Amino acid sequence: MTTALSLDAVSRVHAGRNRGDGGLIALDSVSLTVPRGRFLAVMGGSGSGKSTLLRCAAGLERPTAGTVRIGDTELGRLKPAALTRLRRDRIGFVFQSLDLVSALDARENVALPLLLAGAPDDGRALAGLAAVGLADRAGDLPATLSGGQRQRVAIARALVTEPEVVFADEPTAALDPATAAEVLALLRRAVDEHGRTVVLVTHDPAAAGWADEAVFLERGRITARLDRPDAERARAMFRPVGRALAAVAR
Ligand SMILES: Nc1ncnc2c1ncn2[C@@H]1O[C@H](COP(=O)(O)OP(=O)(O)OP(=O)(O)O)[C@@H](O)[C@H]1O
Repeated sequence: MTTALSLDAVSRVHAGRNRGDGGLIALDSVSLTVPRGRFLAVMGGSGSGKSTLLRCAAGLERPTAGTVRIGDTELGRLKPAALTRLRRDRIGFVFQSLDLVSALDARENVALPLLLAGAPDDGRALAGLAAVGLADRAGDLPATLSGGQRQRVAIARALVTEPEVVFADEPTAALDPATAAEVLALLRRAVDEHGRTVVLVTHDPAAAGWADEAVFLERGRITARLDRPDAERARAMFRPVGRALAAVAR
């Protein structure tokens, strides 16, 4: 088994936002191993630390303590320029906000990571668009595409460099359930057919149903894990988490 991503006792504390005197603990000693070719869903209520976990795992934010590895590379040992290169060459991102470049057409958006890496777009961008069913929209600007189509372009862009890990942060939050399912099916296919590794942050139990494994975060800690989650089990797992959060908020 090859490990794509591992977190070992990763904590992230935000100074000056006290919960007690120690600052706000967004992540509290989280350990996690994601084998290559696995689809992991990270679930939890608002403020439970999902985005912080993703940002630390993807090298967008430095943990306060603990180690993060992509493959064998320990992110904490990398200088900023090397970390930027690693994010560019070995990681793919899909975010909730539709962050395509509005002045570039669909194909140019997908080709962007290749250009940034100094690689020619030798047809890979168009092939990527075809793989998400959008070859016929290659020349269209993002503003002329639907929300679901834009997210499919974003997925094609995240996959075009054949990254070791794809991180997706609530990629379906703005979509209706049917369109969301189409987008999640694409991530699933990237895992099943191309051996990609996907880490999906979501608060939607239906989305977790596409994953191989789900972990549940509560106040920065992993409090439960589910193997081969289906939406029903994920929802059931969520209820106690939701109640606990409500109790904290009172
Ligand atoms: N830059 C920051 N400075 C201070 N506190 C922060 C910062 N970023 C996040 N936090 C706090 O860390 C905790 C975890 O936030 P995070 O965004 O990871 O949660 P989340 O589970 O992704 O929430 P949501 O589902 O609402 O996006 C929250 O209490 C949040 O207020």
